[in-house]
Amino acid sequence: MDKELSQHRASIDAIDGEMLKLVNQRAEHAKAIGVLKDGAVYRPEREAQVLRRIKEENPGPLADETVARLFREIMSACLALEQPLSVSFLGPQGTFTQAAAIKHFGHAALTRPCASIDEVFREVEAGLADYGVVPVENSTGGAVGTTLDLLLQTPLQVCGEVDLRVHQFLLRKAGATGKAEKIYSHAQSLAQCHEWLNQNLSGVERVAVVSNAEAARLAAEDGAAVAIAGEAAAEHYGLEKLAENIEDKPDNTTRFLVIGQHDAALSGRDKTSLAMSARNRPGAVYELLTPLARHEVSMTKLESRPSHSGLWEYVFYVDVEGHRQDVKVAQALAELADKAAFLKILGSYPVAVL
Ligand SMILES: C=C(O[C@@H]1C=C(C(=O)O)C=C[C@H]1O)C(=O)O
Repeated sequence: MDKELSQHRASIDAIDGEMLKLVNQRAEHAKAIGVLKDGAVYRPEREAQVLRRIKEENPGPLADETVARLFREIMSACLALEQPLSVSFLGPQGTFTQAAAIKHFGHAALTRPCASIDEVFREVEAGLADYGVVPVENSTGGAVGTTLDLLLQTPLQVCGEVDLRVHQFLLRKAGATGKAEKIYSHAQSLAQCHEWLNQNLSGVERVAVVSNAEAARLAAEDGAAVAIAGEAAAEHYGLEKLAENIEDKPDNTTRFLVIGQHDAALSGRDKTSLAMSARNRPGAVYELLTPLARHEVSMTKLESRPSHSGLWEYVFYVDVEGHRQDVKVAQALAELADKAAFLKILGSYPVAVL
């Protein structure tokens, strides 16, 4: 038994030695590529292809998701050798948006907390950060209006998407007792836990604040309050978990967008995000959708928002399968540009791999 154990450990040591050499060889190649490249060092389409291949070729026993996460971190470290990426996110520290930024870019990225979604856009527009990560929709709470509005105005492009399973926790300052007087959280999180709160904390005042992490910070200061936030915020502020996974829908997912100076090149499995509005005449909305149908381009999302330019006029946010350089998508977009009163291509990017 002891002998067998030490044999396995010897094998692990030998394998680790090999892996150490190989991972550094990989880093040398990434560094060399960095010198050869003109333009951005970060290539989302290439990263998506690497991760997809790892998942496809994974022989196990490790799960596909597990090996993809490991390679995500290896790539993140390799890229940091070329140049560490700075990524602005909707802060403060401990938000789901930060978790999404790290999921997408890995731990070697330098994450910069911003006080608002507007500030994330401004930091990236001003070149203070290379990329930004902002929430765009939640499976329970719906669209994030601020992000959709800002996408219309910004010169930035969408170059990636991140899906994150969101688990909510009821948190309180350690050792605090007595009836809670207030529940702090972001409006979206209050909406996601609405039923649970009605059943378990009905009558307690719900106070919407700028972020879940801010809610956690407030609860850390005030023992008479509780907060709804994620695990990262709980750990950051050292709060006690009174209840776990209190979201009403167990598959509660938030989708985030990555914004940067450019969108992504073709990866083979891509999406394109569009914003458009119809001319003000009968059948105009139908007309907007026919070019997509005619060129067999599938829609994965359709969202409408009142435009700020006129009463009862709407902007439609549409996600389609494929890259704007794919023939079918390019043809549909050319037709759309003719028909729509307004069309903005927000960006093409790889379908989320992780
Ligand atoms: C090495 C490259 O640069 C970066 C690092 C990558 C990697 O480590 O595999 C992949 C894409 C880029 O974000 C490259 O473009 O191939």
